[in-house]
Amino acid sequence: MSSPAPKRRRTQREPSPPVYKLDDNEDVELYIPVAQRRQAKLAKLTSAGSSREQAARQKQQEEEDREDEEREEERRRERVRKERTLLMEAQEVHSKKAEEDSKKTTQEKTEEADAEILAAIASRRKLASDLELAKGVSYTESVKTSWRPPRFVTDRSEDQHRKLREKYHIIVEVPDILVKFLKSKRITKPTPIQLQGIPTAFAGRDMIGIAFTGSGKTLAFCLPLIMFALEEETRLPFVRGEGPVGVILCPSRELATQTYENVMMWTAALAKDGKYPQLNTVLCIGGISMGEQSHALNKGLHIVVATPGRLIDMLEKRRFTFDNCKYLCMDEADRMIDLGFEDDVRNIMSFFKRQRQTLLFSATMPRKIQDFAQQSLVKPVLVNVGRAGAANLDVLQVVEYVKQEAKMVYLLECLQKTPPPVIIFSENKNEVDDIQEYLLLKGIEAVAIHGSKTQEERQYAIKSFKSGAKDVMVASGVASKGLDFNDIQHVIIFSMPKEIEDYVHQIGRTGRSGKTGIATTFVNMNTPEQTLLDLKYLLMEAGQKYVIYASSQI
Ligand SMILES: Nc1ncnc2c1ncn2[C@@H]1O[C@H](COP(=O)(O)OP(=O)(O)OP(=O)(O)O)[C@@H](O)[C@H]1O
Repeated sequence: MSSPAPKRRRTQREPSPPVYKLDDNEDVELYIPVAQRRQAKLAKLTSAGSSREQAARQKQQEEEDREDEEREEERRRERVRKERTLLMEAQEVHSKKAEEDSKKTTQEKTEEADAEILAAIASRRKLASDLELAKGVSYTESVKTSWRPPRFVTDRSEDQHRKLREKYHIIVEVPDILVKFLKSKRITKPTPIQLQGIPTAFAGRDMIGIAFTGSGKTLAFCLPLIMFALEEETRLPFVRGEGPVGVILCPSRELATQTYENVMMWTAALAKDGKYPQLNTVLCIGGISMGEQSHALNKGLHIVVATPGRLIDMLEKRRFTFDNCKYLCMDEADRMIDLGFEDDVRNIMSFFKRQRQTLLFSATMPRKIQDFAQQSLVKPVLVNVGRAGAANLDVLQVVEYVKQEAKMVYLLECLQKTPPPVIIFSENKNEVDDIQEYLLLKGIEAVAIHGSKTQEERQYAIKSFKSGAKDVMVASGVASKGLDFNDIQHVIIFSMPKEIEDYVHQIGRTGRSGKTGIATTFVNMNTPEQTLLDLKYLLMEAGQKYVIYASSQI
């Protein structure tokens, strides 16, 4: 038997690439598929294209460089040309100036040099740190130090100081616009209340200022407020809705108007030559339309002069706020309380959002107001010129006994004592009207003012009397408190007020700012005994030879 053939196993291999050979000596070109050949051609074409582009770019770059070089060369030549021209011009100017200078005096040359320096300084920013400039910080006050001049310096008279300055050729200049203005109003040196009161107010202290009528209290409390406002405005100008810095409260519309006019006059004087900013003051009194004040209310506000009622109204309507108000001054402070304004004043105080400086000024200061001051002021400084409530010594006080029914007739005789202007006071509104009517009938130019007159009538009376158009003003005490009329010769008190303080205020319309005047007071059986005793005491204290005349007609 035969053995079976071994099984073949099929080994599976990878197919090798086909090689076609005709014979062994012949090189055969390898076959490359169409797709591969196309790709190779494309790559060849691309590389040929990019080398052409590169060559073009290089050429362009070379051209640009050449152009740049040409331009630069041209500019350089131009610069050289210009420099030559400028040099020639400068040489020309210089030689011309040298020629002119040779004709000028030394004085002219110095002046010119100074002007050049000043112009250079003016064109520069002020010397301050960048932070200060960026923040707009501007200091207006000198730095305070504890240095005080020694006695041998303070003891020198003004004349000695002047001579010393002359000897050493020292020139001292103080900014004195306001001082100059006050001088033009014949205010050359401070009155006692100003001398002591102004520094006290400047020091930020609460204060009770008492000084006789006509002694310049208005300036004493207005000046510090004006300066505080000026300081704040200079530091950072006020915009609409900001302010006021301070408020001055007055018991009557007339007194508020007069104080407002004074503040306006002083602030205008400061702003006149543009050295100081214009301050904005508002008058808030009843009887006038606030539309008149809207121009002032539409700007940042510095000072408010007001009567209590209208002020509260404005604060409640938020026409302005006391959020930043720091200064509250009450003129005729005791009268404010007497007139029943105490609650109003408390109400006004409640509108302040921060500690305020409070000042009370008056010619008289009864016990009542002193108690009030204790409650509302912080460690107040009491500046009292003369005894509180004392009469002005520049007023000659005459008291005459005149029967009630003879008063009107005697008034005509009494008016002959002095030339006009004369003020007649009566406590009774009807009596004021009667007196005015009587005087008009007798051909005397008289105006009348009392609380029942309209605002226009009151303003007309004050204006025509102040201007000198009318010789006599008949007034109720309340309406004319604190009013400052020029050169009143004679005050006639037709009916004696019950309160002696009112009497002091009334006779105080004359004998103002150092001038003398006469006050004649009619008394009779109707005058209360206590009032007569107070009057007697006042006259004795004033050192007056008081005589109660019995009028010839009686
Ligand atoms: N230093 C001064 N020198 C001269 N006159 C002055 C001086 N200060 C103020 N006056 C003037 O004195 C007059 C009276 O001033 P002011 O009205 O302030 O007095 P007052 O003390 O408020 O009086 P009253 O108690 O009657 O209200 C004003 O006409 C004012 O211009």
